[in-house]
Amino acid sequence: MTTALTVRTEELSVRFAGVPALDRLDLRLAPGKIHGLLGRNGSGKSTLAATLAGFRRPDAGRVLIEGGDLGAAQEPYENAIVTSRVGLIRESGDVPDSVPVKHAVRLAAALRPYWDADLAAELLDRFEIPLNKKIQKLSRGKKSALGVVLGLAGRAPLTIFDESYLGMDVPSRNLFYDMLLADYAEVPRTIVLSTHLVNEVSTMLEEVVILDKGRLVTQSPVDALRGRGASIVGPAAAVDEFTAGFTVLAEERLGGTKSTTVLGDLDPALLGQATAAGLEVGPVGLQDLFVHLTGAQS
Ligand SMILES: Nc1ncnc2c1ncn2[C@@H]1O[C@H](COP(=O)(O)OP(=O)(O)OP(=O)(O)O)[C@@H](O)[C@H]1O
Repeated sequence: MTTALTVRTEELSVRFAGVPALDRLDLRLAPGKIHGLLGRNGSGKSTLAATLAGFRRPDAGRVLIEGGDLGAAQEPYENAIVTSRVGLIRESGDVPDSVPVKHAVRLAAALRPYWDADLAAELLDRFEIPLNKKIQKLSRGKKSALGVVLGLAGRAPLTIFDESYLGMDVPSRNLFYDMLLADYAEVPRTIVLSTHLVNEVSTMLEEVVILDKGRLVTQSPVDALRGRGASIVGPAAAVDEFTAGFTVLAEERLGGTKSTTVLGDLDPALLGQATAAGLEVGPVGLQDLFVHLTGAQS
C-alpha cells in the first residue's frame, strides 16, 4: 500500500557558478495532493524537482521528506530509502537507451518498491509502446510516454513529473492526464506536475507553487488563487463600466460580448451590482493569474 509523503524545504538554495537557481525557498507540499509547479523558462522548476528527488545537494538550506513508511523527516540526498520512494520523471528519460523497452521496465520494477506490474502492462498497451524495440529507436513522443508509464506504474509515494510529457501529442497527453487521475484516485500519493502549460493541467491541480527567477512567488490552494480575481462577462459597454477601477489581467471580445479578467476581491455588494448590470461573474483563470504573477506575456 502506497502512503503519500510530505515535503518541506527550509531556506533551500541551489546555485550554479554562484548564480542562484533556487533562492531561499520555504515550501510545504501537503501529502496526497496534486501540486502544480509553475514557472517560466529558467525559473528553477527542474532544479527544484531534481533537488527534491535527491539528485542534487542543496548549497544551503535543506529538503525534508516525511510520512508514510519513512516516518520522521529525512533528507533525500544520498539517501537510498528516500530516493526509492521518490519518482522523478524527466523528459530525458533517465534510462539507458541502448536497451529494449522491456529491460527498462524490468529495471524500474526492481528499483521501485510500490511497482504495479498490471498497471505497467495496461499502460504500455494503451500508449502503444513496443516492448522489444530499443529505446533509442522510439520516437520522441513514445520515449516520453515510456517515462510516463514508468512513473505511473512506479506508484512512488512522491511522484514528480518534470515536463516529462511535453514531447507527447495532445491525445497522448490527455491519456496521461486521464490515467494519472484514475490511478491517483485508486492509490493516493503526492504528485508534482512541473509545467508551463498551465491551462492544460489547471483542472487537475489542487495546490500551486509558482516560481520566478528561483524565488517563491506564491504557494496556495488553487481555489484560493482563483479567488484573487474574477472574470466578468457580458455586454462590452457594461463590462467596461464595471471593471473601470480594477487591475485588468486579460480581455477578450467576441462581437458585442466581452470577457474581462480582473484582480481583486469582489465583495457581495459588488457581486450584486454586477448581477444587476446583467453581468456574469466567474473565477479567474489560472493561466491569467500565472501570467500576471510572473510578468510573462501570454
Ligand atoms: N547544470 C546547470 N549548469 C548551469 N546552470 C544551470 C544548470 N541547470 C540549470 N541552470 C540554470 O538555473 C536556472 C534554473 O534552471 P531550471 O532548468 O531549473 O529552470 P526551469 O524552470 O526548469 O526551466 P525550463 O522551463 O526552461 O525547463 C536557469 O538560469 C538555468 O540556466
